[in-house]
Amino acid sequence: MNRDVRITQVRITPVAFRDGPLLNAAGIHEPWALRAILELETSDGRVGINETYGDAPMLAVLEQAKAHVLGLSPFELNRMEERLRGSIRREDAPAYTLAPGSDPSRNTAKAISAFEVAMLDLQGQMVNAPVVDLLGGAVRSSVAYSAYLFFKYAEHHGKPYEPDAWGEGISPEQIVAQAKRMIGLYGFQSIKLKGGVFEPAHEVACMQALHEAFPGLPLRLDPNANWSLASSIAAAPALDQVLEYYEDPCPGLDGMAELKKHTRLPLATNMVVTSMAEFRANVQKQAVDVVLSDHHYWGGLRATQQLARMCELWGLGLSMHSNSHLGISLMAMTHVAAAVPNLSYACDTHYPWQDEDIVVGGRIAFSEGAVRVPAKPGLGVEIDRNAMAKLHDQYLHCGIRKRDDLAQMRKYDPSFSGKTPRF
Ligand SMILES: O=C([O-])[C@@H](O)[C@@H](O)[C@H](O)[C@@H](O)C(=O)[O-]
Ligand SMILES: [Mg+2]
Repeated sequence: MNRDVRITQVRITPVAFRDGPLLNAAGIHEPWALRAILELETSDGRVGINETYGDAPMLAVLEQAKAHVLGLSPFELNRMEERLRGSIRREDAPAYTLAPGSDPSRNTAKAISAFEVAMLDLQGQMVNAPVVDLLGGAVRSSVAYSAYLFFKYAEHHGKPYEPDAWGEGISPEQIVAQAKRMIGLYGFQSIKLKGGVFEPAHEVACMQALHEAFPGLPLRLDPNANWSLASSIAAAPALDQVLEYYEDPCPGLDGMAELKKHTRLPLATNMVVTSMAEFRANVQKQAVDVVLSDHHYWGGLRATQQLARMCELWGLGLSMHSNSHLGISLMAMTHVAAAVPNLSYACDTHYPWQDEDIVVGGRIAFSEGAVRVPAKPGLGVEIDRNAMAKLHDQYLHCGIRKRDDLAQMRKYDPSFSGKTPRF
């Protein structure tokens, strides 16, 4: 193997893909979701790839990072981290706050993650090994994901394209029908409902309907901190026999710590433990039991492994968070999830809501709700150039540069306040 290989070019291509009219605590998804596709070219003609956030502030961060990565060997991950830690500026406050993916305080971690995964893809190609082997090897041959349900409208405001096949998802019956369709298509063996949209009583009724329709299947509810502490405490007894974990019902670590005193349910989060500083605070306050990892903002695949060790050390459970994403991210999630022994829950993924992708073959396949860990070198996926050009063209024309679920919701309901917690 030639140890003198260097990164000679960095390409960043923003793409936009159709996304459903999915409701959440902030408002509603816009018709187009954004991602950035990263390509690192080497002196020996290889191309390492990755996918990350594609909003304008993140594109600016990636542009800043570029110069610091050029000239590195794909094996110099620590040097890359050191350089990026010393060079990424903070950006404006985010417009979208449900997840730290858009929080400027995570910019360095997000940039490190973006380049780390593409460099690992290159390493894998060079040593002829899948990324999971570079992380110590697989402890499972496939990675289980959960059916990620959303309350939703039947179509987008202004109908920018034909409505999707999922239909409306508001009533308990419609939510059960959505779960049946998703499980029928993908075989998932656990279910998550994105809540924080309607009165807690309605969301609890939906969970109970799911519990009756799928006896024995692990269920989760995630109101994204849109319930007050009092509402979260009041809803807990009805959810006691139904949920495997209660994800971010109320705001703040102190809120979650107080809630913990009133419920037997394990509490989970991707909102209040998003960095090692918050991890330490959580250990002190004994608030949250399960941390949802996400390599995109935790600083990469190796940082996710470190987080897993910390969870093991402190007796915390580990699960995995997701935003709207394409197949390259799904493969990166699958490699790291396969390398983490204590990943004790099925991972979240928005992938079933995406009907477009840029990977060769069109779609990543699920079997019984799980993705097989690829044995091919690197990430094990390649870019379909025509598909990427189409999604880049959609980016150029979609008019969205920063996710704004609140503004989108105001198109349906101009009086929508967006104030949280709303219930
Ligand atoms: O995309 C959404 O609507 C989700 O609410 C997402 O933004 C959250 O970050 C996420 O899925 C979560 O688990 O909190
Ligand atoms: Mg969540």
